Amino acid sequence: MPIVLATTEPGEPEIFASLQGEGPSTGRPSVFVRLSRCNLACHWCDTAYTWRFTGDERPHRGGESYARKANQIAMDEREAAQAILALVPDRLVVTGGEPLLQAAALVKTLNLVRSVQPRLHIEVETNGTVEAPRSLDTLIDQYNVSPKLQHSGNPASLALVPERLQYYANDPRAFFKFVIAKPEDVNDVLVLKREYGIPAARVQLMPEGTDSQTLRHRMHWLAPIAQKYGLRVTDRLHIHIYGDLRGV
Ligand SMILES: Nc1nc2[nH]cc(C(=O)O)c2c(=O)[nH]1
Ligand code: SF4
Ligand SMILES: [Mg+2]
Repeated sequence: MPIVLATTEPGEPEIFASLQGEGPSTGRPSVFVRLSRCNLACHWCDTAYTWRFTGDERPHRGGESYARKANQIAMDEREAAQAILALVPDRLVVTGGEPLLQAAALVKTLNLVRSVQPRLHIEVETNGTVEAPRSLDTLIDQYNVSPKLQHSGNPASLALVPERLQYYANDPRAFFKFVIAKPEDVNDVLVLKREYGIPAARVQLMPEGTDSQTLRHRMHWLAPIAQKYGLRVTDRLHIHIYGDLRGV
């Protein structure tokens, strides 16, 4: 079964070297691989080209839809592993879309990469709704879990899966990264934190925004809220450095 990746331009898989821009590993040089497809539809999603294909009418901020052919590329796992290895990763960030939707292909790809780079650190960016089978779970060093709150526009019945949230709350490999667009969004975080017993040291609040000015403006009110509740913040370093582009 091939692995389906997003593209930076038609026919070019989104595999790139950059600095981890978000979460607890911010600032670390890493290789990124972006998988196509998602099971949610956040109205402010910054990677709608991974899921909002022509004919998908679910509401999205930009209203833009994307031709599947130009925005997806199916690769043999060996070919994908080669492309990743060409960038000589010691840290790999697997993102999407929702990468855990392609568990079987991901297991194959990651095992191939690890067979050449045995000390590879593997982080997965996930929306926290999809269970990774054991064969995949055991390959992962760090989960960056970003559960989607009410303001994402997804029904809670799809976005918040209690059994998954409890699993990550109990797993020291999992860090929670909540996207915050307005101060009231933090109330949803506090409810989830209490309900699942998520340790404060594994909770980060991240401003929603795809330009430096918005991030900076929102960080101004977000930082004192985080301080008040003893939570952490994370910025989006790659946006400040490069802007909202693919492949960075
Ligand atoms: N540099 C960089 N860091 C990131 N951390 C999470 C990303 C994502 O899109 O999931 C991302 C991304 O797209 N670029
Ligand atoms: S879960 Fe992530 S990739 Fe999926 S729609 Fe939401 S922001 Fe986009
Ligand atoms: Mg991103």
